[in-house]
Amino acid sequence: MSIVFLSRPRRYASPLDRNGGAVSKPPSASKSKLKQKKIPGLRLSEDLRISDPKDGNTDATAKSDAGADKAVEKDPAPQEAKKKDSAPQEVKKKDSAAPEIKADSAPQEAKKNSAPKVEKKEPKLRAEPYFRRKQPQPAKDSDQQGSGAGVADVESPDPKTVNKTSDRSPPASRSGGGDRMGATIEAKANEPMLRSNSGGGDGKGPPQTFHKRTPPEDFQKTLRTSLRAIYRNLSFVLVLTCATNILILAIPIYLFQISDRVLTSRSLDTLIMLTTIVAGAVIFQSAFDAVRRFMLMRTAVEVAARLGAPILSAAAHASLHGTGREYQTLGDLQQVRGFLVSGTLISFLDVPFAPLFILMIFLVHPQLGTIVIVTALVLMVIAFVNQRMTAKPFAEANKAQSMANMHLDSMSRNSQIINALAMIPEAVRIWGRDTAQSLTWQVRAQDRNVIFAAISRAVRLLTQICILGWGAFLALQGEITGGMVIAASIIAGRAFAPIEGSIEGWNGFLLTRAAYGRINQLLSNSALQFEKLRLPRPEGRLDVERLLYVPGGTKRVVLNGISFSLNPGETLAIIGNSGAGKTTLGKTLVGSILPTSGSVRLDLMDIRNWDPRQFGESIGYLPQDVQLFPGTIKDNIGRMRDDATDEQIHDAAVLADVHNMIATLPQGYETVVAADGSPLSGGQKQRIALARAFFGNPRMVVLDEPNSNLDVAGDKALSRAIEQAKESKITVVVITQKPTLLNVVDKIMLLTDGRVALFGHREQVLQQLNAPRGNQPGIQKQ
Ligand SMILES: Nc1ncnc2c1ncn2[C@@H]1O[C@H](COP(=O)(O)OP(=O)(O)OP(=O)(O)O)[C@@H](O)[C@H]1O
Repeated sequence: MSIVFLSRPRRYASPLDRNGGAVSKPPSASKSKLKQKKIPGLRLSEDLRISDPKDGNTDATAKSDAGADKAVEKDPAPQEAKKKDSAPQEVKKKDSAAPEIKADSAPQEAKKNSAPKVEKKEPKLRAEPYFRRKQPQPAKDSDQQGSGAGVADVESPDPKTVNKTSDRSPPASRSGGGDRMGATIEAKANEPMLRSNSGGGDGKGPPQTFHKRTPPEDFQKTLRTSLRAIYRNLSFVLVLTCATNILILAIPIYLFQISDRVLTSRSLDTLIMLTTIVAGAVIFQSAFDAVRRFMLMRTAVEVAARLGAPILSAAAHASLHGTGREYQTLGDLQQVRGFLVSGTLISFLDVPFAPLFILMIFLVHPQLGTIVIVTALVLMVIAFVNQRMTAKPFAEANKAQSMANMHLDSMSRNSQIINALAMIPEAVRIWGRDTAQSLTWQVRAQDRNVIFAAISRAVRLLTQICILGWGAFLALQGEITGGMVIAASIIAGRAFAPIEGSIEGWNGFLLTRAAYGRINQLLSNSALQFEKLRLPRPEGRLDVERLLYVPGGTKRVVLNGISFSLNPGETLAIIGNSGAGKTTLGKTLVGSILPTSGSVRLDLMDIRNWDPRQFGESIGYLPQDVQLFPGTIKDNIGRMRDDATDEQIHDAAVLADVHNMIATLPQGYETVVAADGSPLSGGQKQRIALARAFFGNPRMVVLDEPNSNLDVAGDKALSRAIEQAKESKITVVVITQKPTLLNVVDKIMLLTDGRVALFGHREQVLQQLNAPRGNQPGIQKQ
């Protein structure tokens, strides 16, 4: 049996983005292609290396592209040229303009003719981002996309798209209707910001041509499917259980027949026939029993494989607004899985056949049947009392155990601090306290459980003795035969076994039921499951309206009526004293906390209504407390995505101005970062995280104190990165306590006690801040 963990389906900006519309390519193929690309490490072609913004050498670019040459020549300032080097918009425009297409403003016909040439030059496309940066694309190109044949081939901003489209589409089809339409949509969906007008909803932005519904994240459906799989398998197991329980009667019937028929008739033939039949029955019974256990084991594995990924996704999402215990729902899945393979479930399945056995004893003699029924009732009472007596201690044991696990988790994350401050005894004591408490409750619960299990076992054995004794008495009275007595005793034992097994496993059943309840609750309540409209790529317009944030369970107003707007490409610095609410505001902007009231809108759409995956891909976030994932630097910059291309990773590093820093590391982009961030320094970690924020050409980036660990050089690199982002029309919000960044932003907001004290253009706010009682026009005061 092959086990496949069903992860959330990867969503691209649109299937059209990657596949070129109607001409689709199996994802596996594209993935393997990407893998191939990544194996040797981050590959920079000669062109890429030459045109690194730091070395300022544009020769290679000039050799490769006359159009780019012109752009460089026209460029008055070398610094400007460097900036353009890193601008993702122009990367994309150039990407679409293959080397053969020298005049961007050439008529559409020229572009049609050039489409086949793109295919010929395909190997060069990896190097094209740099050419593109040298050659700004006139805005009218984008306006022509809708009518131009093969427009996506020459204008698609995504190098991969160009590659793939040209890979798969013959020239004729690329200039034809259906494909062209798909390609045009693709180009528009990914169209970079060329105009700095306002957001998509005001009619001034580029035409937004499609709305595409993505399949919903229906976790409940996954749960239902898993339940159906369980029920389907269990119904088959039930059939096998039925056969097993019937075949199990073979032995008592055999004993009865031998004692009452063979021994009296002295018939050897009967003995051989009976023995053969019962041997066959026993073999079949054993085989059926084994098959049902196999099936239960596979059912458990299937459930774990089906639900693992949805539970982890839902837990990760819910943990934002929860207690952090949501991840323990994965432990609940283990509980459910364990129960499915436990003997308790087998006992539960066997219990319905107990009445059949009791009926057979009744048929032997009603008095023996009555003894068995009374015993079964006594066993049920014992089970009920046992459950009542052990429920609380087991619950307390689990609670303490999960606390101990939390401490353990925290210890593993803070191992450096614990070692440095010699806190190991304290950490062990705290963990030990909870563990000891859990063990104490467990011992208490298990003591009671063992006592009740012993009582029920004694009752069962006594009942069997009782049946033998009373049966012998009835035999003496001549009411039944000796064979019947032995058969009744064996059947009684079979009837009690599942009842006893159920009693012993009752607590496990309760725990499993509670665990399933938590899984059900998590998956049912997960916001991820609701269908979201997949919107066109945002431009980066940000509108914040009357934002109020009062953390749950407190009355403290952390953010109070904050409103402001930023146009695409504008940069804002949020300043203020410690505790003013800057970080909280940054978190609300990226949706990692939800405001109590008010709204944050990206391109006029409330961020709660964005498809979470699309929103995440459209923004970048550098938190105050930088954490990197265990993996290489390129994995971290590429947000751990399998489909992150080398170009995207390199572009992000260049945009964040960290490429040169990475180049100084012995393993460069392949440097492996541990969970604690080593071997990187604090500042290096921060700069890698900055590149991660800029990965994928986001439209809005929030940087929370991005220079808190940076030296002067790092500070300058950060300022350059923000300027490059501004040129790329990326809306940047930077939270800072240092004045150095204020020189590169457009606007400044001063937060005081969760309120906007000042908001306006940089010079005006700076004047206001410097003037003791200034009251400059244009500054918003709240
Ligand atoms: N979940 C929460 N529960 C209670 N109080 C909170 C919560 N989140 C934030 N606060 C409070 O809100 C205030 C603002 O916190 P925030 O982290 O946004 O400040 P800041 O301006 O970023 O400060 P700093 O510059 O020191 O990082 C703080 O007083 C903090 O205690």
